[in-house]
Amino acid sequence: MGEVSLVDVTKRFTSGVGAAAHTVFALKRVSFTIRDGEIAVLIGPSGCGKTTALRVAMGLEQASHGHVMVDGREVHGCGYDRGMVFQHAELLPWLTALQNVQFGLEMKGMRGAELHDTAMRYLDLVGLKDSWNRRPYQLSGGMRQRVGIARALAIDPKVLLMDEPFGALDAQTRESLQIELLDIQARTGKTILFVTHDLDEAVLLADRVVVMRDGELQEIVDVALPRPRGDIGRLRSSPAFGEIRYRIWKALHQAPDVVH
Ligand SMILES: Nc1ncnc2c1ncn2[C@@H]1O[C@H](COP(=O)(O)OP(=O)(O)OP(=O)(O)O)[C@@H](O)[C@H]1O
Repeated sequence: MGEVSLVDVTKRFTSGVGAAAHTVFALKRVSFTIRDGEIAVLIGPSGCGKTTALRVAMGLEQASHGHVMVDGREVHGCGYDRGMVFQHAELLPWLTALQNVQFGLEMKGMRGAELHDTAMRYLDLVGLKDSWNRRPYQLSGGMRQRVGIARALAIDPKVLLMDEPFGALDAQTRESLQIELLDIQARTGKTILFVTHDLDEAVLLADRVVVMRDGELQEIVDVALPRPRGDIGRLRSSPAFGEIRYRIWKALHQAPDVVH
């Protein structure tokens, strides 16, 4: 199982100091459930609360009100049931690709041959078996993201939380990683919550798209496209793809009171 829910989550931050201090509501009473084995994409304008929602789900931020459930159990703080992939892989620069993947496993108590073999298996899954001995500066941006994905998957979380993981990559690398992510998800069955600004990426990856605006959940759009997604060039130019893309675009652009 790997179902994650935000239940009536509000997140307040205090910004500024002294007389200029004010309260920012990054999330306002947000509730949604990501079902076991689905890819849900969180989309919305800059500052609408996407990263905050992900960080609250991960346990890196505590909700000011409301709570997070994983498989029906309320969770507090981080746990091995959730793994996170960041926009910039955030690898430890003095460690090799293999050692970066091993790092989380060691924290979990794994040692010896099992540690080595598990980390190698996940490097293989992301196509980096032959680059196990390279340090981050010897890897391309796409390869670094692959190591980040391998590191998060290796701890075998129920839920993978991905914060604009392909946002800093060139178009071609981004597309190959999108295809790889679909393939990895098909093979592992992981539940994925993925943040992006990119409408095409959202439609391509998602089973459902959660549209946010100004800290609030605006609409959830079903992406009724077949899985596996197949020839993505053809899919992108299909009327069904365009129709779903347009629905999400409308949800992003309409005033809150006229959406539904
Ligand atoms: N630690 C913090 N302290 C104060 N305010 C914060 C903090 N983190 C986020 N915010 C504010 O909360 C709001 C939501 O921020 P968040 O980063 O979640 O948005 P986002 O949708 O992910 O934006 P982007 O797409 O630009 O990454 C913004 O107004 C932001 O300035």
